[in-house]
Amino acid sequence: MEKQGDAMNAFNFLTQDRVKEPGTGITMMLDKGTGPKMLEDLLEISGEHVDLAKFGWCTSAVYNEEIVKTKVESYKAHGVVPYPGGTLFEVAYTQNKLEEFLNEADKLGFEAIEISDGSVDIPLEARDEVIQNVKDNGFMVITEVGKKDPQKDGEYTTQERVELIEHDINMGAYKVLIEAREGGKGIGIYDNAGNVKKDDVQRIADSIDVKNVIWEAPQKNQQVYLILKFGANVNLGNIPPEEIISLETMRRGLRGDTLGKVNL
Ligand SMILES: C=C(OP(=O)(O)O)C(=O)O
Ligand SMILES: O=S([O-])[O-]
Repeated sequence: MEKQGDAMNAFNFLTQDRVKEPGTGITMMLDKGTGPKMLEDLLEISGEHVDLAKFGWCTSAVYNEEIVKTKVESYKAHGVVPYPGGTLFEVAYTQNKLEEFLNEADKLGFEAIEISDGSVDIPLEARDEVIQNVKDNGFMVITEVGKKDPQKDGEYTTQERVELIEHDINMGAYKVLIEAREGGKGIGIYDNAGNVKKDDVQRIADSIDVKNVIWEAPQKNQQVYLILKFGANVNLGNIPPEEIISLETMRRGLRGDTLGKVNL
């Protein structure tokens, strides 16, 4: 899953590569229905900076399966691991069709699955069974902690979030996403305006190894905060496709917000 360097980049005498340890510096892109040609174009310029791509919520279920397959192949050809959104898993779980869902995901070429309970309730025991089942079927497991509804999400204490993150990692999740939705407002570590709740971030960082999480951070101020706090190789998710290059510049200290403030 490690990405190629960029020896042939323009102006490369002015910049430094980002050196990443395995499992760090992850950028997860949120794909809301990018067309296959647009995606090829996008990956040509920014694929080397993307590690994971989430086909957001149930978007992969409302267009032709051949297009899904083509896009999955494009991602994989660029060293990106694509996976269907957690909400689609939740739909399958609620309909009691997990086996069919995994078979279809496999047929389409997906090699990772997100397990979340953003819109439905899944008891811990059932969550564990699902994680085990998905792993046994040969998929990489990415889990998510948080609810889609800000009021429900607000019922979580930071301690409960931390415990669930640790629990999922112990169950064999590759990474745990900290929910922020596409908007990044009023959920998890963000207030209603999208500002970072710094004390909550600190409490999470004090309790777990932050390499185990991917902070969903769709907004620029959120990306900047997390880069300055945790460094260039903080794991970030829900990055809009058109913001991948911009994020890479911020990670490398090549934009005013982080210039001279990150170590590579
Ligand atoms: C985009 C999201 O939803 P889903 O996992 O359903 O794709 C998210 O959780 O941030
Ligand atoms: O549906 S979303 O924005 O997680």
